Amino acid sequence: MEDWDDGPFRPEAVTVRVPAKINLSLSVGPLRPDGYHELVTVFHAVSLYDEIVARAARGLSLTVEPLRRDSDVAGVPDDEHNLAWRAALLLAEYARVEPDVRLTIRKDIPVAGGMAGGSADAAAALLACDRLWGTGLRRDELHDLAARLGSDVPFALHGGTAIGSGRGEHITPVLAAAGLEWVIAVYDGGLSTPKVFETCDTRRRRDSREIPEPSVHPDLMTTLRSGDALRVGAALYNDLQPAAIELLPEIGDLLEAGRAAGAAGALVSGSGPTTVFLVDGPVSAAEVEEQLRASGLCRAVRRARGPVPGALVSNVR
Ligand SMILES: C[C@](O)(CO)[C@H](O)COP(=O)(O)OP(=O)(O)OC[C@H]1O[C@@H](n2ccc(N)nc2=O)[C@H](O)[C@@H]1O
Ligand SMILES: Nc1ncnc2c1ncn2[C@@H]1O[C@H](COP(=O)(O)OP(=O)(O)OP(=O)(O)O)[C@@H](O)[C@H]1O
Repeated sequence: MEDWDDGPFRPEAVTVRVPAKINLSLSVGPLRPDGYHELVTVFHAVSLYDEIVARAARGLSLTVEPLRRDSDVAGVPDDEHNLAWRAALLLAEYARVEPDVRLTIRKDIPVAGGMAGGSADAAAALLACDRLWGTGLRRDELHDLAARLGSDVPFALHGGTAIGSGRGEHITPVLAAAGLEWVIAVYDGGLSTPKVFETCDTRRRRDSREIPEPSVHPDLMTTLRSGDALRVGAALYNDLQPAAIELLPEIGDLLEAGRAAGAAGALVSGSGPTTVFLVDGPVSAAEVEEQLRASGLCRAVRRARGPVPGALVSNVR
């Protein structure tokens, strides 16, 4: 009889699909000595995706391309500054394997938009390389590596709706979060996350405001289970929103346009400048979408739903 067992199956290519996130609430506490802010956030993964393909190769290389015709990849590095490149290196070092992989990132998540696109790619690269190299890390090991790459990376692995605490890297799932429909206004340009946190601190100093311990408003947790868009919409909040609007006043105008069009909730996503609008069914979605396009203030308007799962292997060959 012929022996077909020539060792473990080593794939040629692994594809991972990974979603963007929005923050249904973002409560920012004081600046810590390590330069990060203590925060409590409710992360929510939405159906806007990047895709990463990891192919067997000699050495490490990376290319970035748009996933759709209207996806923008301007400013995304294709070298060691890319978070996905750093993720591959970190995994190789941890698992003591050679970092042999050709990474292709197909982007649709807005760049520097406050939707954690770079973090999503890092999470996807960890998962794809783990499968390609057969390193077989446990979930908790992947989570620890993710946290070393950035505050938003563990959530990109996790997905769904979850509370993030610490600097965002400690994840606690929120059970029974109902489905929500979103219209997303993609701004033409990005905002630097450190700059937005810094502006938030400056504003607080200027107002001599006491900085409370970060927390999740109990209303949000209750309304999330109800799935009632109007109630969830009223409970959305983001401590970074005033800072993002100070840096880019047009996003305040976009929020107004969406509210006037009947959105149940309107919010800057994370550090912005992407703005997200909670809608209550297809009629409301169409109206909000039309008004946002008509405002001429955004580069693209997209629809998405949440929660969706985190990074997942979608193809192996
Ligand atoms: C705004 C959010 O997207 C909300 O989820 C995150 O807090 C940002 O997460 P991220 O982009 O993964 O951030 P990191 O790459 O970890 O940090 C980038 C920079 O953002 C600032 N930063 C980030 C997270 C945090 N809790 N406090 C901070 O002050 C710091 O200046 C840090 O140097
Ligand atoms: N894979 C990547 N995709 C996008 N940007 C990347 C990537 N790797 C590194 N970067 C750099 O990081 C910067 C921020 O990009 P990113 O799209 O992650 O921002 P963001 O969505 O605002 O992040 P967050 O919501 O986590 O604060 C970019 O301007 C780019 O220079």
